[in-house]
Amino acid sequence: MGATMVKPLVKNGNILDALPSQATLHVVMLGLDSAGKTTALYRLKFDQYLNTVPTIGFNCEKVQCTLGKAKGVHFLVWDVGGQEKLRPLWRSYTRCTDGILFVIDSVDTERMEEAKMELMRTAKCPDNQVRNNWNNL
Ligand SMILES: Nc1nc2c(ncn2[C@@H]2O[C@H](COP(=O)(O)OP(=O)(O)OP(=O)(O)O)[C@@H](O)[C@H]2O)c(=O)[nH]1
Ligand SMILES: [Mg+2]
Repeated sequence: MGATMVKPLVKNGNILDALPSQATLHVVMLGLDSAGKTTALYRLKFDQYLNTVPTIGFNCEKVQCTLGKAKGVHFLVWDVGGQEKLRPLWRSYTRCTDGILFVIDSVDTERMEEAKMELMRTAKCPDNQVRNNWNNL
C-alpha cells in the first residue's frame, strides 16, 4: 500500500512548517476498491488493523497528530468508496478539501494502470489544482 498527495497545500517549502497549530484540515482518501483506504484510516485512528467491508459511500474520522511538527493539528479524513460505480462521486468530495491522499495497492500490478488513470484524472481536475492560500483557515 502506498499513498501520493496530489493536492499539495503549499507550492514551496515544508508543508508541516506552514500548518497553523490547532488547525483542522480536511483530507480525502481516494484509490481503487480494495486498495487499503479504510484499513489505513482505522490504523491511523485506532492504531489497529481492523477487518473492513467494501465502502459504499464514505467513512469519516478525525485524527489528531501527536508528534513532530504537526503536533496538535487535526485531520478530518474522508475515506471514499473506490468501486468503479462510485468513482464519479469522488469530485464532490475533492472539491472543497485541503488535501488528497491517493492510496495504491503496490502488489496489485494488474490494476496499476487503472490506478494511474484514476490518479491522473483526479490530478487534472481543475478543482484540484494547487492553491497557495491559507486565508480561509
Ligand atoms: N496484506 C495487506 N492487506 C491489506 C493491506 N491494506 C488492506 N488490506 C486488505 O485489503 C482488503 C481491502 O482493504 P480495504 O481497506 O477495505 O480497501 P478499501 O480501499 O477501503 O476498499 P473500498 O472500500 O472498496 O474502496 C482487506 O481485506 C484488507 O484487510 C495491507 O497493507 N496489506
Ligand atoms: Mg473502504
